[in-house]
Amino acid sequence: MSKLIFVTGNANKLKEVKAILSAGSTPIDIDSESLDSKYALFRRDLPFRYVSRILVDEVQGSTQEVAKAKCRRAAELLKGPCITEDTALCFEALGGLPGPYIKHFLEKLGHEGINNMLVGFESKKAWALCTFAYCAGPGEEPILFEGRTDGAIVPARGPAKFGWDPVFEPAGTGLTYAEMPAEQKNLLSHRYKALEKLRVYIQSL
Ligand SMILES: O=P(O)(O)OP(=O)(O)OP(=O)(O)OC[C@H]1O[C@@H](n2cnc3c(O)ncnc32)[C@H](O)[C@@H]1O
Ligand SMILES: [Mg+2]
Repeated sequence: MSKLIFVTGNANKLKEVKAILSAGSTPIDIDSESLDSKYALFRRDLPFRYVSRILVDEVQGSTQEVAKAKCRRAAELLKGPCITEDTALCFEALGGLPGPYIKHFLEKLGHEGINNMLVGFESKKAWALCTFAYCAGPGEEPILFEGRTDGAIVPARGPAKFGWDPVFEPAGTGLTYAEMPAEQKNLLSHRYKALEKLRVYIQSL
């Protein structure tokens, strides 16, 4: 495989994926120029953010079902192999919700509202779940690679640069994702754990 095409509308995800995959004992070289132009091209011609939103609205399923549907659709649009990623934030007190729908909750409620969702519940436990999907091409069944990091929902701390980073504190760290240096987050995050599995698979192709 010469190029790894990661289809996303989220620039922060792209940044972390590049940083994680290019590090480690078996780095995967990403041709960042072609990745960026593919990304830009794709964004311009077919706004994936929009596509993925339609899929999330229509596919009312588990994280796995949402992730597979998005990757299948992306492979059809690209007419070739691709990788997509879905991130869910799951609250223990809510039986795993909002899960794959966290994006909509975050947009409507903000960090404070996310905390308020758990007022009245004793457990503030939560886990971040990252699901990468690899689809070999149109009509192919996507393969999933999951990573999970456990922690708790806390009042926002740290710079609000990426999604719900300020309100998620991974267990045993005492820091929110937002308070950590990128290198620390990228060695314990849900995304890192999923990418370590994807890395092995890609290198076996
Ligand atoms: O185009 P795609 O890849 O779908 O990008 P997206 O931004 O729509 O992403 P998701 O559908 O996976 O929705 C996940 C939500 O969680 C946020 N998010 C994802 N990873 C995160 C991380 O590591 N830290 C904080 N917020 C994150 C992200 O900004 C979204 O609001
Ligand atoms: Mg999305």
